[in-house]
Amino acid sequence: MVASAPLRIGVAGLGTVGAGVVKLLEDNRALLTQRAGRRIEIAAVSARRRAADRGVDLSGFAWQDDPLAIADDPSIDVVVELMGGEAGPALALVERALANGKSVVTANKALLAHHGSRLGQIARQRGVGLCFEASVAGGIPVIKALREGLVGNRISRISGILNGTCNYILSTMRETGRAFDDVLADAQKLGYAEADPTLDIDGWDAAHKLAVLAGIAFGTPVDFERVYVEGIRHISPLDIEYAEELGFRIKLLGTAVRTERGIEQRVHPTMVQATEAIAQVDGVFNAVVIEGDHVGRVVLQGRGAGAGPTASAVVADLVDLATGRLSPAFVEAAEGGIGPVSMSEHDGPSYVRLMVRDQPGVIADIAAELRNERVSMEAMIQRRHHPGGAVPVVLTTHPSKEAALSRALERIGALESVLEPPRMIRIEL
Ligand SMILES: NC(=O)C1=CN([C@@H]2O[C@H](COP(=O)(O)OP(=O)(O)OC[C@H]3O[C@@H](n4cnc5c(N)ncnc54)[C@H](O)[C@@H]3O)[C@@H](O)[C@H]2O)C=CC1
Ligand SMILES: N[C@@H](CC=O)C(=O)O
Ligand code: NA
Repeated sequence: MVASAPLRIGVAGLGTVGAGVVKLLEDNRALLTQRAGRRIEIAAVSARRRAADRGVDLSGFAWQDDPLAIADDPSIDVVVELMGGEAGPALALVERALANGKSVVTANKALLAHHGSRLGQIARQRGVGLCFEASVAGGIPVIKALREGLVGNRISRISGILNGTCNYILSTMRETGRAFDDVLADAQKLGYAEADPTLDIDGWDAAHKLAVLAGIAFGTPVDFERVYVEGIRHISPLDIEYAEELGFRIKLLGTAVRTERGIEQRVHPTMVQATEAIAQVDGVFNAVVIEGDHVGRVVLQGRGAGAGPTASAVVADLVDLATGRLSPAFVEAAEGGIGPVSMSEHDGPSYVRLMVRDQPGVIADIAAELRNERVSMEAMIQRRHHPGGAVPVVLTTHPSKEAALSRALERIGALESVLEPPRMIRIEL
């Protein structure tokens, strides 16, 4: 029997994920050769700094200062892009690799959210792979699940915890009472956060992932601009405490849902019932809930960030390429009439926290503004004699139109007795 030629790969980016991929390929070399039917061989690597201790031995690989040299090397079959960035060198590298007829594996959801549909089209035209299992929910094989395991279904909803850093921050704050910035610093040390962590905490990273998922689930163009995005920067220990008292947990959820009006795509902090399975998903873990017309509900859970889990997904794509399994990247097969819908049309219950002056008539004024917009209150908690004069008033609403609640909150915020801008967190029942 003639042994198959190795799959020669070039790895651009040797940070948390890049070093994790080198390590995994080394640790499980024999197993992977068996499973892929041939060796997966690192031919060249590239990063900003050559001299850095990454905990892996790079001495056997050619070094390239310029990552584009990897895309131009005719002996390399697959370019693995692990540098990050929504455009710039990462985009140039992927475009060059595809143009040169090489398959690409990337973990870069920012790049895919902005350029995924176009890059997917180039890959299809060139007959090569554009693989990105690592880009969404780290080690959870969610791209494969949607494309392969659930391909027979019309998907009605996909929702989940898509950012490990935010989930780590929210659950650690709840469990330990530690401050936001302190816990974020931990997440950075653990290699969970993006190079620019505002992408995590302001919800952009989850939005990038949601745009990718929605493109696959609904067969629509990847449309990051239409994702409504709100992050966790404003979640205070007080909100975490009230959530607990009301029987909820706060999670940053990304949700893409087919409504009568079209596809709603939104990322925002969400109160979920504490008894729901997703409420128990803590730390760096992600969870994705997919609803299909024949399968019903499928829940996938696992580590969403970090070297090992992300490398696991990158290597899964490499094994697919080594064995010739080539899933087309984004196949736009919209079923018609499912354009995006605006967040102002969202309809659901909410939690609202107000800081008010403790004086007669405040609650009546608040209730009047809600009534004027036909927003109906479900419950209210008011603490008395709060030190410092500002008293928190917390209420939950019955399902109401986003636009109506926003108008009411704007007027409530302008009341003389309301001392801070109202905080609103949507509830998912
Ligand atoms: N850290 C994680 O848990 C996960 C990260 N990702 C994605 O994987 C990619 C890499 O992330 P990390 O490894 O965390 O980043 P990192 O910041 O730890 O590493 C980035 C690497 O790319 C290199 N690099 C950056 N710009 C370059 C350039 N212009 N030329 C040459 N080399 C360059 C850096 O020198 C470094 O070696 C990003 O797209 C990120 O969004 C995806 C899933 C999980
Ligand atoms: N920064 C991201 C890394 C994985 O995609 C996260 O925290 O989830
Ligand atoms: Na994944």
